[in-house]
Amino acid sequence: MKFLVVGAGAVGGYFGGRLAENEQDVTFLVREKRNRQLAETGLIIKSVHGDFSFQPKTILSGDQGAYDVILLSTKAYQIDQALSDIEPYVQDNKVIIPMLNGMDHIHKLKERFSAHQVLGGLCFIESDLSPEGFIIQTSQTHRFVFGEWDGSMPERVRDVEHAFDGSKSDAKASRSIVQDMWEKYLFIAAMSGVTTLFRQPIGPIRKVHESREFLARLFKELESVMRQAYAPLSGHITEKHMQTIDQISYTMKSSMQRDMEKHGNVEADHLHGYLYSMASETGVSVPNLQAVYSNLKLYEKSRESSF
Ligand SMILES: NC(=O)C1=CN([C@@H]2O[C@H](COP(=O)(O)OP(=O)(O)OC[C@H]3O[C@@H](n4cnc5c(N)ncnc54)[C@H](OP(=O)(O)O)[C@@H]3O)[C@@H](O)[C@H]2O)C=CC1
Ligand SMILES: CC(C)(CO)C(=O)C(=O)O
Repeated sequence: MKFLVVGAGAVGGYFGGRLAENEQDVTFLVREKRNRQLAETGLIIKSVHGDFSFQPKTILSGDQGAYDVILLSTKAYQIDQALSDIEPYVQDNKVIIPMLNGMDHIHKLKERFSAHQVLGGLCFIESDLSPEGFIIQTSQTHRFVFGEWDGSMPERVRDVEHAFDGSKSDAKASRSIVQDMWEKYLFIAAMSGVTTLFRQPIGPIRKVHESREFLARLFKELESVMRQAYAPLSGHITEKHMQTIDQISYTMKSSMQRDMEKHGNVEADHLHGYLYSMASETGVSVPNLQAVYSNLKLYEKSRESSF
């Protein structure tokens, strides 16, 4: 099975690297700068689960190649270009598995390619790209979940799962990927929302009564928005997510927060803006989401030189 990983960043570099370490046939679709960096240093993973470095196979947009599975791991604000770039590699029976946070990209993928080719996917990992281009993975969880929208388990899904068998990552095919994705979306919208608003890792936020209450209210609010739109969330999901918040490491940050600390672009519209629009459409009152989203929009403005 031949994998094409689109983007060799924090997520794609990690899971693609773990696949390559597991002796799978992996190629990375990258852009010029990352290609030069990888040629110089190789792909270097520094992880609590063990370091790994190797010289990856790479292609640039327009190069020839044929692949069975495309793992899409760009940021949401990079997706339009990425979808154009992968078009030549998406032949009839090929599978695309997105790893991004959120849901909005799924509409784009299904509009662009045949719905049958697009699987659901998500990951739970704390991973960063250092200035030198190293993949730095810092927490115990390194889970990649993917599956068919109808919950079936055909060979193409089992084959992907088998490719990860024995790898240093926790990759699972799911029979409930729609629910899994919405639940992850709920988690990350709240987690990235509070960590960017309060500029703290999760530990201090959950410890201080007021910020903890804010987080719990934000979860409830987002849960209501999603339920109004018939998102298939399990019962007591806010309570379950609050338990996870209490279990994760004190120092854990969201990827959006790390991007903000680097003064980089953030997925504000993709994650929080999308839910904000859903709230407006369904009439759910979202004062806490409004605070989170305003903070992100203000941050985005502050990046403009004219502001
Ligand atoms: N990092 C994390 O801990 C987690 C992230 N996520 C989600 O995963 C997604 C990816 O995030 P993350 O890996 O952190 O982001 P990164 O910025 O680290 O990686 C994205 C990579 O995609 C590359 N890229 C963008 N467009 C293209 C293109 N057209 N062709 C080839 N390469 C391209 C970028 O390369 P270039 O240098 O050329 O721009 C970059 O290396 C996001 O939706 C994020 O929310 C989910 C869970 C955890
Ligand atoms: C939930 C978390 C924090 C880890 O997977 C994440 O998705 C992110 O940082 O983007």
